[in-house]
Amino acid sequence: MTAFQSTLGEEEGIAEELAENQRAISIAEFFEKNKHMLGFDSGARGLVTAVKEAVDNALDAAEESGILPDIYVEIEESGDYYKLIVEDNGPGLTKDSLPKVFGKLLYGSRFHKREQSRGQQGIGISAAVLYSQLTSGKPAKITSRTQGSNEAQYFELIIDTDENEPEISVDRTTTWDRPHGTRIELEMEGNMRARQQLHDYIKHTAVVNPHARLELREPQAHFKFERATDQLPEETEEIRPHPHGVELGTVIKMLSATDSHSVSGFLQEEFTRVGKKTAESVIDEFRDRHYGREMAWTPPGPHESADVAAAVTEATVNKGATATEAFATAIADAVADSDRVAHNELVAIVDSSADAVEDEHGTTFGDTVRENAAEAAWAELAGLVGDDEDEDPADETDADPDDHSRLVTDLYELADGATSTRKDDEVVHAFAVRLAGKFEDSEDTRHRFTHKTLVEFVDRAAELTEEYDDVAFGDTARENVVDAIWSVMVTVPDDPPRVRDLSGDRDATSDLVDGMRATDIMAPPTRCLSPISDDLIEAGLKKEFEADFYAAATRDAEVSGGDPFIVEAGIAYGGDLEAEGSANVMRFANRVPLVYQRGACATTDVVKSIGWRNYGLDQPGGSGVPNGPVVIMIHVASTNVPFTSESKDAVANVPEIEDEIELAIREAARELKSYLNKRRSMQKRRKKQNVLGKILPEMATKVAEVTGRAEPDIDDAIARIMNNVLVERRLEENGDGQTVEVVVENHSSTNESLAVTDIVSAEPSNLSDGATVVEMDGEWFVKWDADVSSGDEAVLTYEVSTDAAFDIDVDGVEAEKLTVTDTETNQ
Ligand SMILES: Nc1ncnc2c1ncn2[C@@H]1O[C@H](COP(=O)(O)OP(=O)(O)OP(=O)(O)O)[C@@H](O)[C@H]1O
Repeated sequence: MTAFQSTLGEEEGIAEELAENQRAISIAEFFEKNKHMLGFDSGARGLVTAVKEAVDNALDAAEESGILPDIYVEIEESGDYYKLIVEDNGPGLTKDSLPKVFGKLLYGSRFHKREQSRGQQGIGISAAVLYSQLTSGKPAKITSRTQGSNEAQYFELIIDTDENEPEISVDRTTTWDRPHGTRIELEMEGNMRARQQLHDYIKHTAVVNPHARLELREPQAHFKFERATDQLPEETEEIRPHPHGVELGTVIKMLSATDSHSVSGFLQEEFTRVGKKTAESVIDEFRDRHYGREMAWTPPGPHESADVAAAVTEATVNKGATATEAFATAIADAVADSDRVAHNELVAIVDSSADAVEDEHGTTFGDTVRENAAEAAWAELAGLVGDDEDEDPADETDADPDDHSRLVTDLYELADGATSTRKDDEVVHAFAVRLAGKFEDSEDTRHRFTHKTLVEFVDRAAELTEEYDDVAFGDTARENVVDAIWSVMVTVPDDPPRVRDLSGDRDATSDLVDGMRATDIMAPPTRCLSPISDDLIEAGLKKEFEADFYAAATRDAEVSGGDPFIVEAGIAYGGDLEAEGSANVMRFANRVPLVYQRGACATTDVVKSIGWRNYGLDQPGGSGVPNGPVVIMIHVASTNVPFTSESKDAVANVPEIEDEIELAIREAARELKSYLNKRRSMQKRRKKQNVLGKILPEMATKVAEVTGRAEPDIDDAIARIMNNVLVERRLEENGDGQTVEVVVENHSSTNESLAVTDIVSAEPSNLSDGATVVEMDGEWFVKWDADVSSGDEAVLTYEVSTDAAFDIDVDGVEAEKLTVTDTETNQ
C-alpha cells in the first residue's frame, strides 16, 4: 500500500495533504526532465540538435542585420565529452540580453513576430545550454562582440533550473578577432553516431542558403561550403495576422487588447489585407450569422388582392387626403419597382417616401405614422393578411393545392427552380404551401431568420411532404431549396456590437470569426516570407545531385491559423541518383533541413498519399514513398510553422498546409511525368530505329540483287518511316569548286526549328540567305537557323573548293528524331 493509499478512508485532511504536495514547476525544470521534447533524447541526437539550434540562430541573426552569414562549426573530443563551438559573424548580443538568451528558456525575439524566421519559440539555444550543463556539468562559454564595439564580452553561465534564470560565473571583457559576432562553446556528453545526419544538415543548409558560408570541422571530416551568391534573401517584414484561419481564442484575446471601438476599426487595425470595404463585407457576413437575413418577397401583381397603396392609405390618419395619397402611391410605386422587398428595405422605402412627401406637402410624418405605414404595407407583402379563410394556421400538414397565398406562389417558384425537373408540380406546390405556413406562423413577423432556422423550415416542410404525399424529398433537394431562398434573403442593416460588448460575448465573436473566414480576402502579403524560389531550388538540386531531370514549383501564399505560408517542391530524377530503394525525401521548414522524425511529418504523409504511378514512377502497392532514382524536396515557409513538437523536426498535419504540399509536389511531378513519357517514347523510337537500321540495308542489298538496280538510299527511307527530320548534304562539282547543299527535310508531324553548324576546312562563299560564317583557327563555321514546317524542306547552299572537308552539327531536335547523312564528305 502506498503512503497515499494509506491515507484514503480517513475522512479528513486528504485534500489538504494532497494540496501540500502541489507546487509550481519551472519551465526549465520541466524541460530538464523532458529533454526529448526539445530534440535532446540521446547523445548522438543531442550533438546534432545543438549544432542545429546554434547554426539556425546564427543564420537568423546575420540575415536580420543584412550581413552575409559566415559560420564556423567545430566538434572536438574532449576527454569523455564532446566540445561544440559555433561562431558567427552576426550582430552580436548586448551585455544585458546575452545571459538571458542563453540562460533562460522561453526568452527570444521571434515568438511574437509574424515574420518568417528559423527560430520561433525562444527555447532552442538555452535548451542546448541546459543539455550541456546536465550532461557535462560545465558552464556554457560565450563570447560576443557587437558591431562598432572595441572589445568583446565573455560570459560563463549555467541555467538555474528552479528559477529559469541565468547563473553567471564569469563576466568580463575580452578581445576577439572577429569584428562582430557570437561564439558559443558547449561541452556535452555525446557521440558521433549521427554523423550522417549532421553532415546532411550542414550540406542541405548550404543548398537552401546559397548566400551563407559554412564550415564544419569534426574529428573525422572537414568541409567548407563557400557561398554561391552575394545576394541575401529578400528582407522579410513583420505583418499582422490574416483574417483567414485565426482561431476564436486569438480573436477574443485581440478584442480585449485592441484600442479600436468599432468592429470595422478593429478589423482594419489588427489584421492584414483588411480595408474599409473588406471590413464591411466581413461585417455583412457577421450580420447574416448573428442577426439572420430577412426574406424578400416579390411585390404584389395587379391581379392580386394584396394592395400596398390601399393598406398604407388606411393606416395613415390625419395627414390630409392629398399628402396621404402621395405617401401611399410613393410607397406602392417603390415596392412595385423592386424585384423583391425585405422588411428593412420596406422601412427604408417608407422613410424616404415620407421625407419626400414632407418636403413637398409641408406635412410632418412622424415615427408612429411611418411605423404604421410600414407595418400595413408589410402585411400585404408578406401575406400576413391571409386570403385563405379556411386555412387552419395550427395545422401544418394542411397542403390544400387550391391554396394560393402569395407566399406560396413565391416559394413555389423558388423551390421549382431549385429542385429536379422530375419532381411533380403538385408535390412542389404542396411543399411550398407547407413552407409558406412556416413563414406565416413565425413569431418574427419581419421574416428575419438565421440560416439554421431556414434549414429547419425547409426540413420540416420536406418531411411533411414525404410523409403525406409519399414522395422523396432528399438532402440535395432540401439544400438546393435552402440555397435558393437564402440567396434572395437580404442582409440586415443592424449595427454590429461595439468591440467592448463583443469581447465578452463568445457566441457573437464566433459569428465574427466565421464571417472572417467566409469573406473573400486577398491573400496575405508575402514580404513576411522568404521562399527559396523555384529557380534556386532547381539550382540547389543541380548543385547537390547529378540527375537527368530537375523540376521545381513555388505555390502562391496561403493562410493557416492567421499565418501566411508558402510551399515549394522540387524533384530530381535519373542520372547518378540511387536507382535502388525508395526515393530520397528532403524536408525543409523556413530554410532549415528537417533531420529527424521523417515518419511523423506531414510532408512525408503527403508524399506517401500521392499515386506516383500516375506520374510514371514505381510505387509498390500503389501507395507509399515511390521507388527509383528520385529526390523529392519540400520546403514549407511560414511565419509560424506548426511543428509536431518543440524540437521542430516534423511539420504537423494541418489540412491547409497538406493541401498546398500536395499541389506543389503534383506541379513538379507533372513535369516529371511529361519528361518520363517523352523519354519512354524516345526509347521506343530508338528501338524501332535500331531494328530498321539492321533490316533495311539487308533488304536494300536483296532488292538490288533481284532487280539489278543500284541500292536505294536507306537513310532517306529510315527518315521517312520514322517520321524523322533528315539533314542531308549534296555536293555538285561546279567549275573549279563545288556547290554544297545542306537539305533539311521535315518528315515529322510537328514544325521544327534547327540550328545547323557546318564546319568547313576551306573558306566558303556565296552563302544562301540567313546563313553566317565565322572563321576560327583555319576552320569556317557556317551557321544557319532553319525553321521547317511539318512536311516541308529547307536548303542551305554555299560554294567551296573541291578539297574542302565538312563536319556537321545539328541542334534543336532530339537525337532520336534526327537522321543526319553526312557521308558525302570529302574526308
Ligand atoms: N548567434 C546569435 N546572434 C544574435 N542573436 C541571437 C543569437 N542566438 C540567439 N539570438 C537571440 O536569442 C533569441 C533566443 O534564441 P533561441 O535559440 O533560444 O530561440 P529562437 O531562435 O528565438 O527560437 P527557437 O526556440 O524556435 O529556436 C533569439 O530569438 C535571438 O533574438
